[in-house]
Amino acid sequence: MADILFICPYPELAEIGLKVIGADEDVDIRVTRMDDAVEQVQTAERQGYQVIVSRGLTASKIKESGIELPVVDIRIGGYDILRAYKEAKKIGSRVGIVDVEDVIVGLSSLEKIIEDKLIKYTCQNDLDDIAHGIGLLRQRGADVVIGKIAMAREARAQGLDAVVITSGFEAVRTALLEARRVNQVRKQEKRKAEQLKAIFNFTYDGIIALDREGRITVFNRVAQELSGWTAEQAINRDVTEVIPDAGCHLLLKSGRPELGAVFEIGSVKVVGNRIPIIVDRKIEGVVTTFQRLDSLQKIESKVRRKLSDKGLVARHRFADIIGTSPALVEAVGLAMEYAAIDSTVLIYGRTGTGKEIFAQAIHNASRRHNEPFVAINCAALPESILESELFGYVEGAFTGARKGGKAGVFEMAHGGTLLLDEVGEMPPMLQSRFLRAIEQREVMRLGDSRILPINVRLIAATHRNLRELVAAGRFREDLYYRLNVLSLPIPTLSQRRDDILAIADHFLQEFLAVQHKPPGFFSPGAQEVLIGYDWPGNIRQLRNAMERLSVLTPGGLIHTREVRKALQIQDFSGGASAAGDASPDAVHSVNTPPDGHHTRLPAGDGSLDQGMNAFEGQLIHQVLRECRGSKSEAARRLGISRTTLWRKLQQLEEPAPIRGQRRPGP
Ligand SMILES: Nc1ncnc2c1ncn2[C@@H]1O[C@H](COP(=O)(O)OP(=O)(O)OP(=O)(O)O)[C@@H](O)[C@H]1O
Repeated sequence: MADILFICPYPELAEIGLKVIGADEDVDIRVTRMDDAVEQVQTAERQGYQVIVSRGLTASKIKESGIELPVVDIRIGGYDILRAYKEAKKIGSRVGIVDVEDVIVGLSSLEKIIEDKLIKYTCQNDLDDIAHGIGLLRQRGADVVIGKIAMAREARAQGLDAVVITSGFEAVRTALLEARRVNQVRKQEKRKAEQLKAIFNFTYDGIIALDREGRITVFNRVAQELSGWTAEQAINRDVTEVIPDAGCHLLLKSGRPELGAVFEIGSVKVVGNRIPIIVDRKIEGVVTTFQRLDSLQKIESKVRRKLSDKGLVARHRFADIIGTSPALVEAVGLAMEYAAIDSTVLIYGRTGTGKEIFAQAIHNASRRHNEPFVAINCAALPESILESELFGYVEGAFTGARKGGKAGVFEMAHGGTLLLDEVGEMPPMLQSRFLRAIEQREVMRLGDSRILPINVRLIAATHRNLRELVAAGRFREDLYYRLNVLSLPIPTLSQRRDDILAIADHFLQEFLAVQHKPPGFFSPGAQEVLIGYDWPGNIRQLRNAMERLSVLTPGGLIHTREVRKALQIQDFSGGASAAGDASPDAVHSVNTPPDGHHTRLPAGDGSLDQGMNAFEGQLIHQVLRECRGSKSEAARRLGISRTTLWRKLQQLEEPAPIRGQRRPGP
């Protein structure tokens, strides 16, 4: 099928056309003119023609009819006019010509060649003006007129002789060559447009492009789905009318690209990039690409779920928290209420009281339970490492940075919960950056310029009195208020002694079972030891003690001396505990020396070292108890720093090496 339709207003033109076309099959010829020609061309588009070629007033009429196809005009050349002039001179003496501006302007060089002055009139492309022009030529003495078909007809109608300027072989050939070139360019453009259309409409990104006036030129499928506007409605409209929040029109002034901008389309939150189109240093438009924030987050959370499989999950639930004491029940009740809301929680309590187990239980009971739970201990890492753990880094951010970079805990916890343990130990420099991240809900990896939106529920935990740290200028007040939205105090074990036996029993049976030993039962004396002990290391210490006990005992009935051994409480009387449970008071004699001033000598392997250690532990616990657990007060009375006291308490919690000691006889 031919791509070019050649509309010939007179039959002779068709004959020249046939000669020019020869054997080529890409041009169809029809002889028709003016309104008939327009009618035919209107169906030509549907018939698959790509370019129209015509001439004179007929070509003008076709162009004005509003068809989409390009129309190539056969231009009137100098030879065409010369030919008509020679004919006219055979008929008359004064030659006049009526035509459009560019033909008339082009006549001056011809007049020099023919050494004759033509009587000229520049007309509009309409019949009335042509008639008016012919009238003028007549008045000015023309007796023969040369012109296109419409002009010649009018001249004859007004009683003048006339010669039609016909198009010659060259003019037709040039026009058909031009038509073929236009056809080729159009096809290329169509191919490109189809390619772009496919990209625009099958990408998961939304795409909106603007021209330099801020009018929409591209509005793809995703943009249509999110906004509710069809492309037909949106295209050519001012973008602020269609998407008031998109902000892309602002780039027409600023010219600055914006990456990772969050805005709304319809009522949907999206994250996108806005890029100005700059041609020859001028802003010619803007392209905005975007994705739904929630679907981006879903993809990210899928990736993160894989990380969860690697351990970023909360194991514990409220059901795992053992205890029925009023203090614990109150704490659990409060935590359950907090689980139902999404605000930041500040958990405070002594070491080992169960702050992390509470944080995990809150996460698992919250709407984020299917998302990651990530915990980081702010006291365990030096400042520089803590910073990169919190925010992550990109490859090459610093010497030793891992290849491919690393996600920070904020990123890893995205969608879920982030527990910041020992938050009071966070260095001041990091506190500011951390505060910014949680206020703006976005982070930037070290060495990166990309902003990552984050959606994380924060739980902070501390054994410190943060208010004191604020007063001492070591913790930012604004961060303190930001974290202390919902506060959750966790009681120490000594504040809920009613729970000690239940928790001890739970852990003991668990450890015995692992060692394939029969269950154990505490004798009344052993129970008293457990209940009477101070537990400065709280449940963690109790758990460790039960682990030690599970090694010491074969199971079955557990006596006072085994419990005391597990607790590393030495019986300084040397023999009292050997009497087993006969003397439960032995416990009290350790924790509260009856005479208040004399201290028994520690037993053991007799070495000075072990004796000193045991004595030190005993003294520390006693002073701590007298100071009601206040470490600052105890450290002051013991004449050591808080840090030293802290370290010694940690050492006391660690399981003692179990030596091949002989069991005391019955
Ligand atoms: N009520 C409880 N019931 C059962 N186990 C508990 C309970 N509270 C704490 N635990 C267990 O005690 C151990 C210490 O608890 P956890 O780590 O939560 O304490 P913590 O207060 O976060 O300690 P730290 O301040 O030293 O980080 C864990 O093994 C935890 O599972």
